[in-house]
Parts: sequence; structure tokens; C-alpha cells
Amino acid sequence: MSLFYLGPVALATWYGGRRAGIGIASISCVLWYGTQLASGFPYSHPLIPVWNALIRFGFFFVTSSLLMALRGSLVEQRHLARTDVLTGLCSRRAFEDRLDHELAMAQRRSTPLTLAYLDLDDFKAVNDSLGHAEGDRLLRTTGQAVKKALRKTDIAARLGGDEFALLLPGSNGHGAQRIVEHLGRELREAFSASALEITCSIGVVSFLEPGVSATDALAAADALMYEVKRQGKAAVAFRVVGGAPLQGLRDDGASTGGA
Ligand SMILES: Nc1nc2c(ncn2[C@@H]2O[C@H](COP(=O)(O)OP(=O)(O)OP(=O)(O)O)[C@@H](O)[C@H]2O)c(=O)[nH]1
Repeated sequence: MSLFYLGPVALATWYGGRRAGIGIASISCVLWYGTQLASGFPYSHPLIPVWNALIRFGFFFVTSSLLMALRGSLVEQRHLARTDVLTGLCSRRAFEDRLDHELAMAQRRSTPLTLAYLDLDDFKAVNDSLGHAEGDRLLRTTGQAVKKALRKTDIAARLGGDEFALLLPGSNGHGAQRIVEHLGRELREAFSASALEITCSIGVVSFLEPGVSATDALAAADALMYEVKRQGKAAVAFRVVGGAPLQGLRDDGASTGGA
């Protein structure tokens, strides 16, 4: 009988929250109390059915509270898994999910999409010379500058260490160039405000005819960023994949300016 009432209480708590759970628990106890009275059972004391109803309500209340705590902790775990705690940007996992989704949308709508891969230059030296806490502060500063530079529809992530990724849905090479230039200004401002001589290397790949997998897209932007590192760091390289080459943008990964 308890389980008969417990099911709806648990479901109401899980999907509707504590109030809904307590509401259903109260209704269940009243109904149960009513059926006990209606059964005509000869209780040794008239208050026994009331006592039973209170005990059941207490049981439902505790169950409901435990379920709420469990649900809260699951929601928090999920949020933590999808967020980079240090910067508040997306985690790698969340970013890859969004990239998958945005690539599928871009393919369906035949719209372009740009992916940028950013890595701080000589970040290890900051950690080594100024300490890990200062390194963390720099990562947070970078995350804030990235957030400031992006549009609401763009997505940014810290993939790990000093590596960041930016996803710019709907942006072709020219649109991405404007955003990345804006990002460069934000980063220079943020770094100079922190009195740190820091630069970064960025690889920006625009997919004009998306049909590429998330893994390959990320690998292409990562490879382009490494090409910038190899050529001396502190620069941005743009690359356009698919469609006709755009005027003013090299599609061979050439460096186009400092970051
Ligand atoms: N402060 C801090 N450091 C981190 C964190 N995660 C990784 N690191 C450090 O970040 C550094 C990453 O260095 P790399 O990107 O490999 O090298 P780099 O010095 O930036 O050199 P280049 O990438 O070649 O310019 C390593 O020293 C890691 O220990 C973190 O969360 N906080």
C-alpha cells in the first residue's frame, strides 16, 4: 500500500519539485486516512488512524527530501561536468557536444561555421616564474576576455591547460576575422591591465560547407594553431575549408597578424 502512494510522491518530487511532492504526499495521506475510516476497522483507540496518517506523512516527507537532495546533487554534478570551474567557460565535453550539434545544424541549413583554437604562448614560464596561482589568474583573465569578445550565439570553452576553443556558428572567414580581431583587442587590453607580457597563438578554420565531424574540425583548428606556434607564436592564422576562397583571407594557414 505504501508503494502505491510512494510512486506518485516520488514522481511528483522528481519532476515537479518539493512543493509538488509534499502536495501529493498530503493528498495521499488524507486519502489513506479516509479509506481506513471507511473500512470500519475496529481500532482500539480512535486516534490510531490519525497517528498512522501522520507517520505516513513523515515517511513521505523524508523520502521527498532525500529525492530532492539526490536530484540537486545530480544537477550540480552535470553542471560541473559541463563547465570549466576556473573560467566558467564550457568544458571540453560540453564543447564537443555543442560542436556536434552546431555542425549538424550548419549542414542542414547550409550555413558556414568557424572554429578557433587558442593557446597561450609560454604559459609554463608564467607558472614557473610567478606561481600557479598567478597562472590561474591569467587563465581566468583570458576566459573573461574571450567571453567579452564573443556574440551571444558563440560558444567558448577551456579545453584544458592553457588551450581554449571558440565556436562561431554562421560565421564565414570574414565574419570570423572581425570577431577574432575583437578578441585580440580584448586580450591585449586584459593582459596589459595585468601587467603581463603574454601573447597567444590562434588557428581559425572556417568551414563553408560543413560536412566534417567534430573531431576532424577540432583537429584542423588545433593543427593550424600549432602551425602558428611552429612559425614563431604570437599570431593568428586563418584557413577556409570548402567553397570559393575569400578575398583578403589566405586559405593556406598563413599567419595574418599578432594576437
Ligand atoms: N596555473 C595553471 N597551470 C596549468 C593548469 N593546467 C595546466 N597548466 C600548466 O599549463 C602549462 C601548459 O604548457 P604548454 O602549453 O604545454 O606549454 P607553453 O609553456 O604554453 O608553451 P607553448 O604552448 O609552446 O607556447 C603546463 O605547465 C601545465 O602544468 C591550470 O589549471 N592552472
